[in-house]
Amino acid sequence: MTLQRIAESKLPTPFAEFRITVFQSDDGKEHVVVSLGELAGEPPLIRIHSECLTGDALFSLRCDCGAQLNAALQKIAEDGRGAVLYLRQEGRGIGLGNKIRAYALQDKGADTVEANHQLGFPADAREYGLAIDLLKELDLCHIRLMTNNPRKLDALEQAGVTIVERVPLESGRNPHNESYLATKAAKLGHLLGLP
Ligand SMILES: Nc1nc2c(ncn2[C@@H]2O[C@H](COP(=O)(O)OP(=O)(O)OP(=O)(O)O)[C@@H](O)[C@H]2O)c(=O)[nH]1
Ligand SMILES: [Zn+2]
Repeated sequence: MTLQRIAESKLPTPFAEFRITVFQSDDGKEHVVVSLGELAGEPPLIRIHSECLTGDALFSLRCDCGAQLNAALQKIAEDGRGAVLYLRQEGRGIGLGNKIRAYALQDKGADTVEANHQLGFPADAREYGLAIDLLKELDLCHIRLMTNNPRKLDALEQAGVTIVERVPLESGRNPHNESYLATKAAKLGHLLGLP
């Protein structure tokens, strides 16, 4: 996968004035890096976030994505430096339409993993090559990663990225996503301190 840096500007937000950089991958998808301060030097706070239109932009309570994105930007602003790598891997890689199909199956009783399987997809169709390539583009090999996902940690470590610290990102739990989060912990191995 080659990534081309295609555009960059300031991005003022309620948290801080970030920089936004757009990278285009071979398949034409436009991935985003929202960064603050100088990333070189001491390992910076990094969030590798998979697109979730419903959670990130439409306030959906079915997942915790929007709250995690908010918390990540907030933590970076507090730290004074860091970046969110926003990857266009909607629906754990199956796309928006298929994610909504999976939601419909969940409305009929399937859990998030079973719904993906019923549609003929793996539980998680993402691969981390893109994240690894983007980290390389940004010259980031020692990072403090905001995540609860052990597969993400393993994939990056195996690719030679040193995670000097895992920063948990537990926010946005609500009655609508309780069983979704429980399934993530039980079947996908997410490190969540659930009650
Ligand atoms: N297929 C599918 N995708 C979902 C569902 N709910 C959320 N997503 C997608 O899941 C992705 C986020 O994955 P998560 O498992 O929440 O988080 P993660 O990136 O693996 O791990 P963290 O770093 O701990 O947040 C986004 O692309 C969402 O669109 C669902 O029920 N089905
Ligand atoms: Zn989501």
